[in-house]
Amino acid sequence: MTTSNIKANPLGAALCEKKWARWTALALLASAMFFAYIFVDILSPLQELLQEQRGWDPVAYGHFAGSEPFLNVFVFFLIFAGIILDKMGVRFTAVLSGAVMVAGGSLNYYAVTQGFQDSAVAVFLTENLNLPSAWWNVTPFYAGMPASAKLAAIGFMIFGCGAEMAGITVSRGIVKWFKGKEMALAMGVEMAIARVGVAVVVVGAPVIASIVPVEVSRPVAYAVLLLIIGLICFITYGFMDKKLDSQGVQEEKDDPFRVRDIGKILRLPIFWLVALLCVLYYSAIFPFQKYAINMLQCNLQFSAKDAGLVFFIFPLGAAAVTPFLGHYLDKYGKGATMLIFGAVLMILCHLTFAFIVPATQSVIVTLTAVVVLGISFALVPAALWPSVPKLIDEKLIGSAYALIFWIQNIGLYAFPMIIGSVLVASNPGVTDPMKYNYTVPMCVFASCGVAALLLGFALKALDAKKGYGLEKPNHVADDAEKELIGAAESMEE
Ligand SMILES: C[C@H](NC(=O)[C@@H](N)CCCCN)C(=O)O
Repeated sequence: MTTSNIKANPLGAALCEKKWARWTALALLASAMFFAYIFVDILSPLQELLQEQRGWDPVAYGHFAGSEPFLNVFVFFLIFAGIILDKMGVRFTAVLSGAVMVAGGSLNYYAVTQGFQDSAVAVFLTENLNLPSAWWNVTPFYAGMPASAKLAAIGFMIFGCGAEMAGITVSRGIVKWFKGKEMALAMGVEMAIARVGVAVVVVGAPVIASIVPVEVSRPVAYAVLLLIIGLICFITYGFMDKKLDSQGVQEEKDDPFRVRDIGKILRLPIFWLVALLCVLYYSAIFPFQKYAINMLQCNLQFSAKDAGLVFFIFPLGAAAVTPFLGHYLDKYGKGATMLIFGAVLMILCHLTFAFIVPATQSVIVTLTAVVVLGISFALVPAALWPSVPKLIDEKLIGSAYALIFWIQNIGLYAFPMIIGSVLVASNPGVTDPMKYNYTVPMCVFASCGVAALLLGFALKALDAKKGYGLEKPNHVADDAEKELIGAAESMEE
């Protein structure tokens, strides 16, 4: 994500001035992200089937689920992705990220097929990558991990590089086409479409897997197909982007990512408040998504299909509300308050899943908590991402986003594994995937919410002291910017 400006087109109305053209560009970019988010969670509703057909216990599943950010975090791929984006621009990076997602996704698919189970690669992986469960072993691999989970993790970490690269590229693409127009709305719509991807998965994956003969790899095959369509969307977008460049509307490339920028940003207390709030909040959302279906199955004794139907409302609710909250933030502000409110709602929901749902087994209570969690997941992202430019010097904003994403990825990496291990430790002797008690893992998620809430209060206090304008509407900044542009233009005249 950047705030790069667009140079004016001296040759008349550029493509981005035409509403249909910029919304078509958004549709192409958002479609590719939609397919990426589908792939991210394609195996989440199939935990039970993975255990039955491929022998993945919660620890294996947790290590697989946590592998996606591994290269981004430990090989600093996200930082490299930022540099590639800065140097090569949106068009190239979009196609590259699409291709990386297809490559990683295909490997992940092969790993969960029946064909892989009987292959020489499976024998090789069973004998290798058996790393001890020691503190220094930060990889997703451990002794006794099923070979299919090891290869799936390798594929998923390659996919993760493409997905995060696509994330920052799409944001920059939106800036390129929408700066000075409906940019906040466009970002809200893009995020909303991504959430619909998750909704499609939780309902669609169990249905596709359960077509006779029941097969866990089938939904993954469909998801890879969608990734290929996503790559085609990125390539098609490339033609529009090239046309825009040829009209003289080129991205003003950000200052490239510089190591000394890291020092400047890391010295800012406000950066740490935002980054830690982000990692804590998202660690209790994305990793939760990976366990939510199984948690609902265990608590309500539902099939994966029925649990998917209940959980479906979570991303769908978030999708419905996010653009409106983005618009609200633009118009009325209250960014810090929205973050606090979002954290409170998340704590309440996770505590409900921890204690009230298992005790009552009430579908109504569960549905209510799922809806409220969806509202929380609209409040925090809608307030968080547009607030960053208010806190960080504009010249450092690209680097700041890359660093926030990187810190966030540490949590997204660690939490699925932590939760998998906590689940096993709090359910000694349980091997039936329908019999897990999720109270302790849900309390872990709730405590992330409590920490995020405290950071939200600290952020609001620091904002009041230093006047970053977190509670102010975005259009105030836009108007000020317009005034500055107007003044600069009259000076030029
Ligand atoms: C915009 C934001 N996206 C992210 O935070 C990504 N870094 C995480 C994507 C997780 C799946 N790989 C969001 O979706 O709110």
